Amino acid sequence: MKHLPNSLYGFAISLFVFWCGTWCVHLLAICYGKFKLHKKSSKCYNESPLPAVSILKPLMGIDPNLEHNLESFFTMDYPVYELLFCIEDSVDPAVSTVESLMTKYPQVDATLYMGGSKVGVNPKINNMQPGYSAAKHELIMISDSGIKMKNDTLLDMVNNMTEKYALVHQMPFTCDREGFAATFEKVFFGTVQSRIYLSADLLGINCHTGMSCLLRKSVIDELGGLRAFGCYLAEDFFIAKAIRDKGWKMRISNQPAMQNSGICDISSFQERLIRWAKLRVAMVPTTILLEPLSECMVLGALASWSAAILFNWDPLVFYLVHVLTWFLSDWILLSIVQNGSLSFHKFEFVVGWLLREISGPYLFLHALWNPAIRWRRRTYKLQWGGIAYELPSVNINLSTKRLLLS
Ligand SMILES: CCCCCCCC/C=C\CCCCCCCC(=O)N[C@@H](CO)[C@H](O)/C=C/CCCCCCCCCCCCC
Ligand SMILES: O=c1ccn([C@@H]2O[C@H](COP(=O)(O)OP(=O)(O)O[C@H]3OC[C@@H](O)[C@H](O)[C@H]3O)[C@@H](O)[C@H]2O)c(=O)[nH]1
Repeated sequence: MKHLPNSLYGFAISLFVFWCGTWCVHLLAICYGKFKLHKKSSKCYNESPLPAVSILKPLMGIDPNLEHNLESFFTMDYPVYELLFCIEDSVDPAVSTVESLMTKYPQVDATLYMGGSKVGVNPKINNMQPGYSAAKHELIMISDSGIKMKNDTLLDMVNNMTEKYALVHQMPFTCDREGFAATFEKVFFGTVQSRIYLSADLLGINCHTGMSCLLRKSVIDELGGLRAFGCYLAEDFFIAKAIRDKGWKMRISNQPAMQNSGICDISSFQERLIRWAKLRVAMVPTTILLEPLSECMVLGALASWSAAILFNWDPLVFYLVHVLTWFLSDWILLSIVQNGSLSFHKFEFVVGWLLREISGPYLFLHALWNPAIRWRRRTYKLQWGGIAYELPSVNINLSTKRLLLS
């Protein structure tokens, strides 16, 4: 140890400190998850009138669960809300799904907006713009197509929107679905994603993923409306940033967002993770270093090396204990986020967890390698900072277009 150059010794110390910091993140996430998640929403309607909410549902294409998921918005236990369905393309098969639900529940205030409005590059913002302009209420909820609501999800979000808050978002999670791909998604959202999301929320770091969020319309209007974020693909991150820059607070709600898309396969999920990684790299370049470094397998190897240098500990034993403890800590966190029995066997968790941990660094490298971003039927590139521009797409005929929509 005496003969080591100072710089290498310093590097080993920094790695070891980072490793300790990562365990603090594990601990924070578990404690905060236990404290915050799944608390019952108890506000009684008679106490004070609940504010009305305009719910924006940007839709594109259908999947086997879409009707069931959308129906959960018609049957919520909440006094006053309106549903604003936004569909860009009038030949989209989602149109008939929405229309049949509107016929089935005539008592629910629901409107369908078609055609979108090109206010920027972000197709989700363009799609939602007509609905946003028509929204009647001060509280706006943006909810992606794959989200399923519980009876009291909206109540829970509204309860979290207290005086100083202008953004309440749901931590992404998944419904119980059949198959290994569903297990893999649940393992991802319930472990690595929950760990970062919970600790970021606790420490006041912007980690907003906009699949289900509640906003104050007056604040968004003051910032220039949704259209002001149309130049970004990651509108969620920039909406949260702008809200905080104005002095407002944001936080997660007690219930996680229950994603329940009927399309569930490993390769399209990994494509989605790669797309998200590309967004993060462009918006927060420090993640280029932080993300691979905070992966279990990578960090374990580096920390074993530094422990061997600093304390002369056996690197193999250190590595195995590190991986095993990480695994157990992830299991505990997943159980907290799930809040009930898991829909898969423990062995499936082991396989899903290993696949996630091994594929994580590879997917990240993949994202760095090819910066073009494919989102549904369009392709984009990002400038450093996050401003997006669309790449010209190849001409596709109508039948291919239908295929992409379905
Ligand atoms: C000492 C330990 C340090 C731990 C460092 C952790 C490094 C960060 C690793 C992974 C980041 C994962 C971010 C998870 C959520 C992202 C999902 C997502 O990409 N959503 C996008 C699409 O909807 C969205 O536009 C992005 C939103 C947020 C991006 C935030 C990036 C910065 C994250 C840094 C968080 C550090 C938290 C550390 C907690 C102590
Ligand atoms: O071209 C599009 C693409 C997507 N959308 C809508 O946008 C929502 C999210 O789309 P996807 O499910 O494909 O994408 P993700 O789940 O990855 O989105 C997530 O990451 C990117 C962020 O900008 C989003 O806010 C976040 O929800 C859906 O409701 C979808 O219907 C459009 O309206 N038009």
